[in-house]
Amino acid sequence: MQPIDKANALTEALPYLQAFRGKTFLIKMGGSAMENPELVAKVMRDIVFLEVAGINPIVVHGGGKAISAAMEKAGLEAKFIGGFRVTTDEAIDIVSRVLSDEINPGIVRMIRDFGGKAVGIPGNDVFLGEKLKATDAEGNRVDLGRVGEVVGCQLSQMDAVRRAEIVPVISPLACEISTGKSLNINADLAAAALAKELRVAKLVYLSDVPGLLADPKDPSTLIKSVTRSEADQLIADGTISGGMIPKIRSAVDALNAGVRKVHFVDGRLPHALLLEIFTDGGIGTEVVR
Ligand SMILES: Nc1ncnc2c1ncn2[C@@H]1O[C@H](COP(=O)(O)OP(=O)(O)O)[C@@H](O)[C@H]1O
Ligand SMILES: CC(=O)N[C@@H](CCC(=O)OP(=O)(O)O)C(=O)O
Repeated sequence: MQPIDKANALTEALPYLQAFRGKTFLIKMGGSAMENPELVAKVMRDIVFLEVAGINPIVVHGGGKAISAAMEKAGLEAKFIGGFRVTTDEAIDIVSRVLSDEINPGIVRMIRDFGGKAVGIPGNDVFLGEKLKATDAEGNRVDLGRVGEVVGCQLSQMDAVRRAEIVPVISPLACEISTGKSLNINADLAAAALAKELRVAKLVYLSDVPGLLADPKDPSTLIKSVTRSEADQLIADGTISGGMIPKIRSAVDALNAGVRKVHFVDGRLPHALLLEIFTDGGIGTEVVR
């Protein structure tokens, strides 16, 4: 790369830097993109870059794969219904431990290692939840155990952190209103709930695929841009399945509530976040109104 190319890359970013200064971006870091700590560290360095560029990043993380591994180690079977983990009383202790003691502090440490300021906030201090009323494919009620949905957000602790220009790093747990106990929340839904509450400028989902794919088995079939109605159609025709369903549903939900734009980006690709935000072409999928 010639020095002039480096300068060109910086000037291409200029209008985006101008437009996004002072805006809040919610970044959901999926567990599927967190298997390699070196790649996670690269994402965290990009988040420090955003912070230095005057953007206010908030991180909500998942950890599905690490939770499943910890459950297996404890002799418990990881079971999902409709994309949600069946979470028994035994399992919620493992979910809480993995999220609060391993993944959350790990992300905070990485941001700090790059000179950024971050603080971990347990989701229970931010999200108020109720047990999720779930149904199976036949429409019968199923008991998912300690799985919740977000019905409100408590922002005081997070606002204090944000006022101090520190990046909040939040786990996908909620405090059950009726009991005060922990509920396990799908991290995509937790991220969207907070993005809606804060009306953020961008909600970015980092996962283990290049973006939304027309053929989920073929990474070259990236859909660069999709509208809300096209997304509904892709769910109906089966193009979108599994873990992509809560992502796209919550993306549409967030757009409906006033979030400007939602992005799906490959969290394993170095600098995917910066390329999506600061270049004209972008790199993943954008979901627009
Ligand atoms: N149309 C699609 N495009 C991209 N990914 C899809 C699609 N349909 C299903 N998926 C699946 O969704 C997965 C991402 O969801 P998930 O595993 O829950 O990730 P995360 O941990 O990031 O939330 C991908 O690995 C892929 O297998
Ligand atoms: C209820 C429910 O399913 N909760 C999720 C929370 C973590 C999560 O969503 O992690 P990813 O973003 O990596 O998928 C779980 O237990 O796996």
